[in-house]
Amino acid sequence: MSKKLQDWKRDKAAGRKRALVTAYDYPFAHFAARAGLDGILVGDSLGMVVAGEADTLGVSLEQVCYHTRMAARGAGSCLLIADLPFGSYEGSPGQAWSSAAALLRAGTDMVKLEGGREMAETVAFLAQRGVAVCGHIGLTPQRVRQWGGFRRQGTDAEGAQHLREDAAALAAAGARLLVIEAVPAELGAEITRNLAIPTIGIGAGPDTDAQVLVLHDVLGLAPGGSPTFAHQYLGGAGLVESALTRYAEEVRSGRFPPRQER
Ligand SMILES: Nc1nc(=O)c2c([nH]1)NC[C@@H]1CN(c3ccc(C(=O)N[C@@H](CCC(=O)O)C(=O)O)cc3)CN21
Ligand SMILES: CC(C)C(=O)C(=O)O
Ligand SMILES: [Mg+2]
Repeated sequence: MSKKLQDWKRDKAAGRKRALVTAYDYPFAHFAARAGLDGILVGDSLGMVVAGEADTLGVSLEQVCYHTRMAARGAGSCLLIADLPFGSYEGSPGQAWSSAAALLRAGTDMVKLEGGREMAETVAFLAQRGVAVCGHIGLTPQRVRQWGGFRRQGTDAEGAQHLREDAAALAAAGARLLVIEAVPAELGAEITRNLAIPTIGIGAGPDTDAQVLVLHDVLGLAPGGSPTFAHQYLGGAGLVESALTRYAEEVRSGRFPPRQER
């Protein structure tokens, strides 16, 4: 991988943090790369923000491969990470290997999987065979039904200690990056400080080495709403709705297409 991940750690120490965003297709991967994002995640959040489902459990490996192929065509030299979806890796290291291979063939640089110490053996299996793995701890949406909702994690002493140990186990197993989702800022900072690999936070405070947000939250295009930690940088829904309203109005009133144009 040309994308030197250890620089992320060193540069954060010098005050420069990395910015990633999710993208699920060619045009948005293209715009993210053009905007100079440091990485693009083909997240299984696509099941929610693209497919309109209530959680990420319905997303298949084939679907993530399809979106990864689309995003890869637009991502240029941007680091591309693809989520291993629910049910594609938890069964055994061998299952994770064949699913990771499918995502790598689809064009990703790196695969991401959810879980802590219980996934360390699988992370080591992949890493030893040359697959770059990103871990994901804290609020892991594939376990939403176990928790009965998208709940912040690491909010008590026991939960926080569990997450510290999970982070250490994943790094020791050979994970190259770690997503920390929806935990207290102090815990995000502490795990980042104590870990040799770069961390990517989402709802984990300002002190992780990098940040990631879901594209549709950034652009204001999430019809189902966004988590409170997300910031909207574009009023996308209003812009799209008003453009489409104007187009339909011009067709109905006869202003589009004009007579003289083809
Ligand atoms: N549009 C969107 N943005 C995301 O960031 C996102 C998704 N969808 N889908 C998959 C997961 C689910 N995510 C979530 C969803 C909610 C919270 C959350 O903190 N919700 C409430 C608090 C709920 C609670 O603590 O009980 C909040 O305050 O926003 C966090 C991550 C992050 N991911
Ligand atoms: C929210 C990020 C980390 C993710 O896993 C996704 O978009 O699926
Ligand atoms: Mg995900």
